[in-house]
Amino acid sequence: MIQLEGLTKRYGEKVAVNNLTFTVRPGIVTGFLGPNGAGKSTTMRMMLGLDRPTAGDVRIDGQHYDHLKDPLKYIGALLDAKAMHGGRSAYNHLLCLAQSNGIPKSRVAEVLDTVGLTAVAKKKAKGFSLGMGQRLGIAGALLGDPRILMFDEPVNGLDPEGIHWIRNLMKSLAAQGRTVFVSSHLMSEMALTADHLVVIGQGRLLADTSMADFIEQNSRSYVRVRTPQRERLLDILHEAGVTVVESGSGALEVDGGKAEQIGELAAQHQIVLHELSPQQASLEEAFMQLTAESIEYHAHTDTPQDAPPARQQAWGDGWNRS
Ligand SMILES: Nc1ncnc2c1ncn2[C@@H]1O[C@H](COP(=O)(O)OP(=O)(O)OP(=O)(O)O)[C@@H](O)[C@H]1O
Repeated sequence: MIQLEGLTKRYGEKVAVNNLTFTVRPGIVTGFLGPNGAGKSTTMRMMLGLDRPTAGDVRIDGQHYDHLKDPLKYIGALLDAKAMHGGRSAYNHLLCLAQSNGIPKSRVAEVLDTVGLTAVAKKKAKGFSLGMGQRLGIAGALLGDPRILMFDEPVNGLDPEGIHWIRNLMKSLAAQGRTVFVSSHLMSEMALTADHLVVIGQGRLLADTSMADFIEQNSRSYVRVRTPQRERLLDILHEAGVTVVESGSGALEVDGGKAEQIGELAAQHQIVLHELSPQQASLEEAFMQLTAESIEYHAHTDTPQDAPPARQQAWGDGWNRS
């Protein structure tokens, strides 16, 4: 378990992490989300004792990182896959880590096998591809067989096979009862991996919720309808007690409606339909809406279709329930 209490980090005037309080629990994958510059890496560095908090506290199974004896046996982390001695072989890199942390030599071959690097164990890490480097970083995190694992953007730059592998690895580690904490700026990736979500923006906590609640509250389903007899269809749907929203593009949106019911009503009244399509709002859109206010580095673009949709004021209601 990882517990944060009022965790804060200032760099001069800049408040990188602002009064964060949340708990990362065992047995599940917790996704740590936020746009670029939100403070995810700074928070993770403080969890690992690599940065000192300006205020507040973070504890690993009840203890400060600095007080852990052989910390790799408590918590394993992948922060920056490139931060290793490239001149050493994969085997020797892991052997040095094991020896300096009181971990038996036999674990080196075991973790190399787990991450699929046994065949290249004697090769120098500087010749590794990005994906092989990520696997080696993960091998280092697994070395001490820790109860807590932390991964900072582990799928960055990986091919689909690598992404699939990391996703399954995180799920299986959580299924073994471990605490798994993984940062990302991609909601779509987290939706496939995480059971719980912690979202931050400009260092502040925006949401701490189960993925199931997030999906239930944000995957609004509706039916989009286009017709040249708009007014007539509106009257008929109104009479049938169906709630309709007019979308900006001239289409009608029927919340929670069934396409069959609308199609049959239209047919009974001989109304021509040009479109009758069930829709699902994406979680990526919901995430963008939640963090829109807190994005630090906006891209300037002339393409308004890139902006998140303006409707959906209901998004965000009921969040922050852990
Ligand atoms: N050593 C530092 N000195 C000054 N400012 C810093 C330092 N480290 C981070 N920051 C600032 O703190 C904020 C949070 O940065 P951080 O790297 O933690 O965000 P992040 O959520 O991990 O972003 P990304 O997804 O881009 O990696 C940013 O505005 C960053 O510029």
